Amino acid sequence: MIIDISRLLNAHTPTWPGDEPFSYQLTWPMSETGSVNVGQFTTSCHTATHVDAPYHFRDNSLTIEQLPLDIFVGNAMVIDVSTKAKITLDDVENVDLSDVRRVIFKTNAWTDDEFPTTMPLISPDLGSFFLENGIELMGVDLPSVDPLDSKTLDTHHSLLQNGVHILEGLNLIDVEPGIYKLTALPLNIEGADGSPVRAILEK
Ligand SMILES: N[C@@H](CC(=O)c1ccccc1NC=O)C(=O)O
Repeated sequence: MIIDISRLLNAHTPTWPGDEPFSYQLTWPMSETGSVNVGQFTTSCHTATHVDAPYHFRDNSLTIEQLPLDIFVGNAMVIDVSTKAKITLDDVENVDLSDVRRVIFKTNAWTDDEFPTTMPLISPDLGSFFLENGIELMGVDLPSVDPLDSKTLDTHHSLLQNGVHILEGLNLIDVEPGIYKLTALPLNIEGADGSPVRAILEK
């Protein structure tokens, strides 16, 4: 069974404050072409469900098309942290991660159609724990892995230093904790700082 864990992209999709909203236009309708509808869309790379490339928060680092695809396909552990104000080592230390290379936190802090104003903190300490435990991707149902007003982006940098890639803006409402196969492939956009993904889980 496939569970779609991506957020819908349309003109109402919440965007990072001040960033370009998503828009789709039918620019070449069938009434004009006689044979096809052709559209175009405009989006920030960080709208809804997306992967951050290291270049998003560090100059002279990897852009989205340079990331290895095997990071974004394979077993992931979904961990329910929905009651927590802070996500720390306590939330992962006693979880058996031996069969997964990816961890997804279900916070439930972004369940409506507004951009969230409060989010749980994610401890930067998780980076080194993930490296020691073979975890190469962290996913969240939040627009960022750092506080929205963070200038230092400590958790982004800690994850990067420890080789952990970042998947954000998931919709985990219908997902029970446990192990799934994740697929969340970024688009092959040359030089980009991130990319929207269609993210799915399979049991
Ligand atoms: N770091 C955030 C995104 C972010 O900071 C951001 C996204 C879009 C427009 C502006 C942003 N940040 C600061 O201006 C992320 O993890 O995707």
